[in-house]
Amino acid sequence: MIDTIKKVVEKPIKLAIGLMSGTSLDGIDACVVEIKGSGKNTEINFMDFITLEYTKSEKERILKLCNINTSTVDEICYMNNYLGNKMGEAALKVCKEANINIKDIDFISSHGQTIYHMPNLHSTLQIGELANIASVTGCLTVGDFRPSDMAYGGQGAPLVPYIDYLLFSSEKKGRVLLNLGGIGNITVLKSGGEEEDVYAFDTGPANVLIDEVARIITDGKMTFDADGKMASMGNINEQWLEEMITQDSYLCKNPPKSTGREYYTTEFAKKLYDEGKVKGLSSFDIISTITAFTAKTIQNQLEKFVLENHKVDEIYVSGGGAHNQMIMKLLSEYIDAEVSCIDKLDFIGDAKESIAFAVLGNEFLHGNANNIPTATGANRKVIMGKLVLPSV
Ligand SMILES: Nc1ncnc2c1ncn2[C@@H]1O[C@H](COP(=O)(O)OP(=O)(O)OP(=O)(O)O)[C@@H](O)[C@H]1O
Ligand SMILES: CC(=O)N[C@H]1[C@@H]2OC[C@@H](O2)[C@@H](O)[C@@H]1O[C@H](C)C(=O)O
Repeated sequence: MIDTIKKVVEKPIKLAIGLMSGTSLDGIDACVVEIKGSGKNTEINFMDFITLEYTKSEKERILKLCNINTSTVDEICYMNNYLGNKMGEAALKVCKEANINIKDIDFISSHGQTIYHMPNLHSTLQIGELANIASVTGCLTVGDFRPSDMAYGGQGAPLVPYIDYLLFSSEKKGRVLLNLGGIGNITVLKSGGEEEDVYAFDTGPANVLIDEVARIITDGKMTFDADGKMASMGNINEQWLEEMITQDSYLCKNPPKSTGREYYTTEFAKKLYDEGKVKGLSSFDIISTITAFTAKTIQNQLEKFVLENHKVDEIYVSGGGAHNQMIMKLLSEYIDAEVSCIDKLDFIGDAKESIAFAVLGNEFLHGNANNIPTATGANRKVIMGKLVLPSV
């Protein structure tokens, strides 16, 4: 066993697949990257990226698992293996796309699908069995990172800040990396800062509420507001927007903090939609105001918890929300810093989280502690991850 791992770790350049399936439940993101070195010497050569979309019925099944009223233990048990197989397929698909033989892959690193997250109780569940990924692909497979941080008192999230620190620190600029997936999260990197200076937390909803309202408005025909077009056809109701901010209890919590579908539920979105209707707003005004809510939460959280102690020169946005023109426009309006897509740094925004998990897996294999206690609240640095060896 030690030999198998040693052989991989000793390679100067490793070929890795990163797998990520996030809170927006759009599908399984898979990237292939070459990774040179480890720790602060990590270098990435991006090769390819695909999303293996969830079917409508898969999405519905996973959504049910995320809700305590509809989840059942047999479904959790079954879907753990089912999704493991599908994640294995995503790995095969990205290899095919990149013209790479799966046998040449040194390791796969998978985040899994979060179905429940209880940060204050230090409990979280990501499904997508690593053993199934290993059996479908025949690859050494790493994953299930969050529990190790939680075992040391952490929130198990956010984890990408460690990778942000490794890959995006700047000597000259104070940077914020903002990811807009289902949930929004920021990493604050001080110019010329050390790992101890990294500050990060989830800001609140990114697309999770917008997606739900897009579904309601279009009777399920659209699962998201493509490019923010519907939102741009309405007007923001400023008074309601202010009410949304003051009524959201997550926004008042002090970091370290993380959130998810347990708080920003389908019911949360439906309630907002109904409230908008009672106020006499059109569907476009409602989605416009809810889109503004996402941008406003980020402004609110920066002002409340970041700007007093950190100089922010630049904000780099990644994740699906970077394609929402209305969010991007409002962020530039609301925040006094240069807001750009992370693509400006020659990085593929949609692939960022899957790349991050490939790098977290590389750190695990090297035996490097890969959490950031200032981000997760853990009481120490921890080597996060678990391993399944291929039976070949
Ligand atoms: N062209 C687009 N226009 C507007 N929104 C988009 C577009 N493409 C993707 N999105 C949004 O991005 C979401 C997916 O983003 P992403 O894949 O980054 O999230 P995730 O990784 O599932 O979530 P998280 O990072 O919270 O775990 C979709 O649900 C959709 O709302
Ligand atoms: C428990 C969980 O899956 N959290 C996700 C989610 O999606 C965004 C935000 O909430 C972040 O906390 C985290 O994911 C990213 C990848 C992270 O750990 O950095």
